[in-house]
Amino acid sequence: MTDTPPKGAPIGDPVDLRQPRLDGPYAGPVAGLPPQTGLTTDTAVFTEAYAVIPSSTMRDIVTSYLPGWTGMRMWMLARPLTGFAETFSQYIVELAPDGGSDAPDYDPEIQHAIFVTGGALDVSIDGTDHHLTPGGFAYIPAGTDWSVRNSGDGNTGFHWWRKRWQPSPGIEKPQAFAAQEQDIAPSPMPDTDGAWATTRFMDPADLRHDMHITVVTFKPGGSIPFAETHVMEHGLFVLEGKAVYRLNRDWVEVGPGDFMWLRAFCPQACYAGGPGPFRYLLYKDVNRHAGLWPNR
Ligand SMILES: NC(=O)N[C@H](N)C(=O)O
Repeated sequence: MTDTPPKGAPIGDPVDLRQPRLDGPYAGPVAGLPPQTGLTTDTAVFTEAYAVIPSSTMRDIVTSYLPGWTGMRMWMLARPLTGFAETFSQYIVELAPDGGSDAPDYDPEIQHAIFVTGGALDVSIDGTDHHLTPGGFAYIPAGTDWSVRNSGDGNTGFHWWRKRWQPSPGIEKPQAFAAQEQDIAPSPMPDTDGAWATTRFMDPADLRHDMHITVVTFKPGGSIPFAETHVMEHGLFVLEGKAVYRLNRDWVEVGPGDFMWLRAFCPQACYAGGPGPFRYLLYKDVNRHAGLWPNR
């Protein structure tokens, strides 16, 4: 006779991660259900060129867990789908106090980046410890030993990007680093009078990097004034503020906690609505020849 758990008994990790949402500019879905403003989209969209996953749809029912982690749940927002065209994965991870992993991934060809949206996270990379708070960023090169642990009293939320690092002759692997967004001066876009600025975690002149993670900030009324169209993909997560975003042929209203996945060539533009700044995390693949998966 097999033992079946009694009805209603917890199965697996008994930690209840459902907590009230975080406040402040990094507030998002990670620590609970997002605010319902009624102003931004509450409809998920999936097309040949893009997907929109609104914060209102990131609920308990669509979470996953990963082997090798404790006190953890995650929303898998993006991952390579077709096996040759897409470059990256992006997850929102939520950790209970003391939750984390000593072996977050198993694939030595994958590089990683982390951005903390709430709580406190200790990241150890090849024996060097970094303490990250909201706005904290860490880059973890492929083939590195690393671990993460929630070092706060409440839940911690962070974004996790994974991408196969693409070697190139004469180019070494990038080195690990950690930074806080608040310590980096944003670079204004030329001719925008400061209405559009980018905070860069990677140095654009450093060709060891084949992916860039940035925080893009628009003042109210700021815009991307033409339909940018390029082969590079994007993962785009709204940290703060409201905007209408052009995705291929459509205009979509977006707000805090909403995620947009843009395939290669998806035309894109936006208008920031105010009253505060519109800010988003942006992933982009850069600096390499095109090639077939796994990025040869
Ligand atoms: N949607 C964006 O913010 N795109 C950027 N301007 C970029 O591709 O760099």
